[in-house]
Amino acid sequence: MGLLQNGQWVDQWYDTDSSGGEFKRQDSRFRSWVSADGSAGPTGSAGFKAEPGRYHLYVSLACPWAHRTLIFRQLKGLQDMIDVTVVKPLMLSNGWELSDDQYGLDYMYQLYLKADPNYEGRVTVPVLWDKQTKTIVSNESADIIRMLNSAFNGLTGNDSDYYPEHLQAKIDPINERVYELINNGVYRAGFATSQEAYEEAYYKLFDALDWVEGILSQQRYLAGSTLTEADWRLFTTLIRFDAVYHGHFKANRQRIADYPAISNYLRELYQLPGIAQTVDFTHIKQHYYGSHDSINPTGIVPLGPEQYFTAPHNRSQFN
Ligand SMILES: N[C@@H](CCC(=O)N[C@@H](CS)C(=O)NCC(=O)O)C(=O)O
Repeated sequence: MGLLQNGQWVDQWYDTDSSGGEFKRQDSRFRSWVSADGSAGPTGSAGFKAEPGRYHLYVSLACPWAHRTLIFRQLKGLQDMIDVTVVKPLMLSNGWELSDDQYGLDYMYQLYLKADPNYEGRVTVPVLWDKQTKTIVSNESADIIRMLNSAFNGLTGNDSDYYPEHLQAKIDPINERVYELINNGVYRAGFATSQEAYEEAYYKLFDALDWVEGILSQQRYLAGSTLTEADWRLFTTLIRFDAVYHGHFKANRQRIADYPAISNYLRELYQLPGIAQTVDFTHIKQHYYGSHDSINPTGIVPLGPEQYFTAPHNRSQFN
């Protein structure tokens, strides 16, 4: 794992020394938007109009942030409009590796340099790539799912809305809390390099999961009776939890399977049309257990746990 500095790839693990052993995630740098008419979004530059076949997603099936974008591509019926390259499961000294049909690239960092030869920083997935101007529109999953939620509606006729205006004031604070304490919280536990930083992340993570369990014991989804982006953003962390975060990231007060409401909710989401095919436990387990040398030096990938996401759930009690 590494980053780009002065146009060169440098192999380097996260710097946690300067933050007392705490893992800090870098902000995404490409922040433009695809919109229905090509006008600018809330950030970045304009000119990215929703058009069939123009955009390409680079994802890792292991990565929870990239997983969000694959889910929205399914939910919004964009499979024929946006094609996908899946990177290899392991992220080692050259960062993400791929077999790229478009430009014959071997490494993800080459795509970043193609977009911006002066790009400095981490090379992350997902990436939404514009084949027309040969640049990265966005490498921020939270923005990409919002684009997919609405920008292509005129082309697909699919106007299902996972960020409806009347629920935004509810969704935003939930997202913030879930991001900080759960989505990124598992990484803060797993990538901590001091006992103190780990313990702080651990306690906050399980407090937040207890809070989620409380909500989901009263209502079907995080924002009420409507399934929204807040649920999908949580889903990609929950589905990985028992297989990797519980063991590999030491988030082991309890499993998701031990939370009655959350585990039923997780099964409901998993069983919705198109979702199960976005979940790949081979990539997920290989990536985490095989890429983080300092956490799991042998690289041995555990065989368990046995999981039953297709078992019945009880969530219809709420509607
Ligand atoms: N804020 C970004 C985060 C993406 C991210 O951190 N992806 C990880 C994989 S799960 C990555 O590519 N990491 C490479 C690195 O940090 O060098 C988003 O949500 O899109």
